[in-house]
Amino acid sequence: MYCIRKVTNDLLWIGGNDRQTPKFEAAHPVPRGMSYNSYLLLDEKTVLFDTVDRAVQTQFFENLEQALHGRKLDYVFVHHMEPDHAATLGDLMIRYPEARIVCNGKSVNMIRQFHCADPNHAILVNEGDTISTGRHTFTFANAPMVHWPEVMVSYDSTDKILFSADAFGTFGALNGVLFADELDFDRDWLDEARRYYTNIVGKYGPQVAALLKKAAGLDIQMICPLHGPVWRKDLGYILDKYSKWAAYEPEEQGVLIAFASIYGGTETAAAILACRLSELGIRTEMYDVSVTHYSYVLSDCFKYSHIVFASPTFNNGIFDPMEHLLRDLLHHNLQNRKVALIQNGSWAPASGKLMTQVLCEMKNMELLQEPITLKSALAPGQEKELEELAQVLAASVKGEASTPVQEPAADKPKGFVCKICGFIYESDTLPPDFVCPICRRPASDFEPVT
Ligand SMILES: Cc1cc2nc3c(=O)[nH]c(=O)nc-3n(C[C@H](O)[C@H](O)[C@H](O)COP(=O)(O)O)c2cc1C
Repeated sequence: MYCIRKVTNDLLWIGGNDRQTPKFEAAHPVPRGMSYNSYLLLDEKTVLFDTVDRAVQTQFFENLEQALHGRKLDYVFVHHMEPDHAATLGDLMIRYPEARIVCNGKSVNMIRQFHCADPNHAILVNEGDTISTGRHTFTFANAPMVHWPEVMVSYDSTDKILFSADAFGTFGALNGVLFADELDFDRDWLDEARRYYTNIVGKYGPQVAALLKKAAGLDIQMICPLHGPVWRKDLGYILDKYSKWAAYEPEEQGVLIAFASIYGGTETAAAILACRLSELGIRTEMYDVSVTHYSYVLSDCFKYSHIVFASPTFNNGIFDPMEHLLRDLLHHNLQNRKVALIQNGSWAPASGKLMTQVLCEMKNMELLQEPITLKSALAPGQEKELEELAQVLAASVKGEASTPVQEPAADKPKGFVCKICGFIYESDTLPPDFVCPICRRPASDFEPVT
């Protein structure tokens, strides 16, 4: 049986919700499920905006058939070839062979790779190209690395709708709700939207910023993402979140304590520090990184301005769950945070030095003081060190002067950023004949990284 919602008078949501698969892309737990959005426009021509994940294909094909109501499918706009949106494209091409796929050149290659098939009569579109479907006119813009290289978005200049691919998506199934204004997004959905953004797209802040710059030049009244609710009101709210996330700016002035502990010594120190911070009126969150999935901790590392990492030494290294978190933060480009460390070891504590080394590989991570060292457990009198650390953190959170003992961040990256797609060429000079490997724009479209 079909399950459809109306987006506008001639646009339908025909996607599906998966509430059974425990992990999105085999990595991220999705306890509230996942929506795979697909939209169908019933203009003079019919247009399908992306397909769906295999998990919801039965529902999707029933929806599509019902929504078309005997009409021919004219176009399929492929914004993103990742299989959570394009897994059913191969089946679609067999069921609706007359439909013309509209995509960019990179997507055609991926269609061949994923589906071992050449799309019949594909219409290749480039940046700024337009297609009219009758009442509606669509303009295409590339959004490379948001979060795959072939990603593009389309803008319906008639109804002022941005079809934004993965941008503005979120974890979580749509349980009857379609629009963000039908729910309390800030209270119930923001954390999952942040966890989706930071884990899936967080690495590509400059590319997201480039897309936001393009979007700023458009009159957008509605955003239709490929996951999560549609935005038709208060768009500034989600655009503001995105510009903060893309710039690696914290949303909350407060402290996140991420600790790992085998026997409890490090955990006790982390708990005492959290008490002192709370007494000083500092918003504090804490996670045991051995217990809480790293995707949640990573998300909160993007949220908070200050982070304390506390870990035992393990075989002369960092305890594995903490090492995994730190590497994950590095790979997701987390930057611009103020940090403190607690290390523990029963004979040769080394995790402090090793955690510092990982932080040194990240950009603009400011270590507020030398690591606190525990030898197995807090020694009598060491509560004082935690109290002092709480004061240093509190002063920094409140923006009071504090002198960093160390500046571990490497030099800021030198280079040139493509104004069109956000690609960064890391070098002191940019060759005059340089061409962007992502969007093929010339050197004149690059500007120095600031
Ligand atoms: C497998 C294993 C390897 C360890 N390796 C080291 C080490 O290389 N150096 C060290 O000083 N302590 C090492 N330790 C000891 C712990 O780091 C130490 O007991 C620490 O206090 C544990 O903190 P916790 O109470 O928060 O779990 C190791 C412990 C385990 C279980």
